[in-house]
Amino acid sequence: MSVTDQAFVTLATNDIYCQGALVLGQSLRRHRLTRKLVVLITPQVSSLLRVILSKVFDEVIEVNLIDSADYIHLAFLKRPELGLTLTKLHCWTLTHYSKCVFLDADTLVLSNVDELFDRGEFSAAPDPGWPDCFNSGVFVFQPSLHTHKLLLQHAMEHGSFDGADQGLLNSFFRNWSTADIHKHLPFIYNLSSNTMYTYSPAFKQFGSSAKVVHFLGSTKPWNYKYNPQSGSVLEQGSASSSQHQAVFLHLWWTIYQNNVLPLYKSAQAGEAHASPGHTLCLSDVGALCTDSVSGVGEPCANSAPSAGVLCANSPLGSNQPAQGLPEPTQMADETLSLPEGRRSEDVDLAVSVSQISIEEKVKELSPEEERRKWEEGRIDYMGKDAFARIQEKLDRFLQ
Ligand SMILES: O=c1ccn([C@@H]2O[C@H](COP(=O)(O)OP(=O)(O)O[C@H]3O[C@H](CO)[C@@H](O)[C@H](O)[C@H]3O)[C@@H](O)[C@H]2O)c(=O)[nH]1
Ligand SMILES: [Mn+2]
Repeated sequence: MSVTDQAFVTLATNDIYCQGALVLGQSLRRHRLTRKLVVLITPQVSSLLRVILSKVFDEVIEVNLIDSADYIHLAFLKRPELGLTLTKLHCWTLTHYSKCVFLDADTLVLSNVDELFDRGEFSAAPDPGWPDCFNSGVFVFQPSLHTHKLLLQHAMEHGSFDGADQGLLNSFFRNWSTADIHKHLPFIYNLSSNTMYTYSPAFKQFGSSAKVVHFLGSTKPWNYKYNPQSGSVLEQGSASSSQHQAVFLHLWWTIYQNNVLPLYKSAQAGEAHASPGHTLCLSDVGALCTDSVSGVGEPCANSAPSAGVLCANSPLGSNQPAQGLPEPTQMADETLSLPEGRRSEDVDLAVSVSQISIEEKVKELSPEEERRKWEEGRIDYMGKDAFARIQEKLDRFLQ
């Protein structure tokens, strides 16, 4: 059954966030998608990315604050620093839908979440940092120009206490935490990948029912590097990930590799080459670099791939030769499937994951020792078998 007047909506204001939007869109498509998929973009998004987005999303809608209706334009001029915030609020203008679920571009859907459409405006999950506030990475809303106008007015009059949409939305929907428990989405609909481990017993108890993972914070999945041959996610600079996060990072990259990269291939036939033993990275990519998000194809300083490192090079059509994108067709049939109904109550993700990646197996560790090491963050998921093990475990877990 498909419902054409309801939609999942995301936002990408540049080509980097488009990578996240594409993975999110494909993750939604893997789970019996019954609603429309919409992505809001801004003029900075390159034409190639628009083509690719249109393969995944039913609607790619450009939002240009400058050209918007007078009341938006004025609001924007008065408070230019709220620009990005006002962009997210633009989802309320999608009045050809009766109800929508907004998902940040840094979220990943793990199972069908149609039940979110049973909730009313404004439903969201608690923010892990301040649970009396909601996190604005996943929310149910009802498009309305009237609400949109009120939100903008609110932004003008009160600003945003965090300078962004989450503060603004929390002060606008200020009775969220007390008025109606049905508007509190369970945390499993917005599981913050980097904070979930702060309450590990709860994660062990409930983590396997996670439905939406949110890579909240400054380090996004695309800030890591990825080795498509071994399937390892490599940490970048100061980036470090918890063990649970590592599993979801692998999922993100698996979807990116299997379901997003092939779209580049068909959009830009002939520019992709297999390059064994290399590593994929997005942040090093010239045209995908945050420094050159305007899509002019200008490589950023660190875009020259060093030996042995593969970057998803110049997907925006810069003059740089493509440097070893993996052969997408080789990957296409290796999709990691997340079948519905995979969540068996007695499977403990934490335990499964703790057995996945064992640091230098110099001596046999007892399960408790392994668990402790793992909980202390001493894991080696970069080891050559790590991904194979994770995949195996995930497959078993997801049966
Ligand atoms: O340059 C940018 C930055 C953000 N976004 C979009 O805006 C969303 C929010 O930004 P994000 O980087 O995901 O913020 P978070 O790390 O998730 O931080 C928190 O704080 C943000 C600002 O209040 C809220 O929007 C988030 O929902 C909340 O989780 C992204 O997912 C994208 O959809 C862009 O398109 N381009
Ligand atoms: Mn986010």
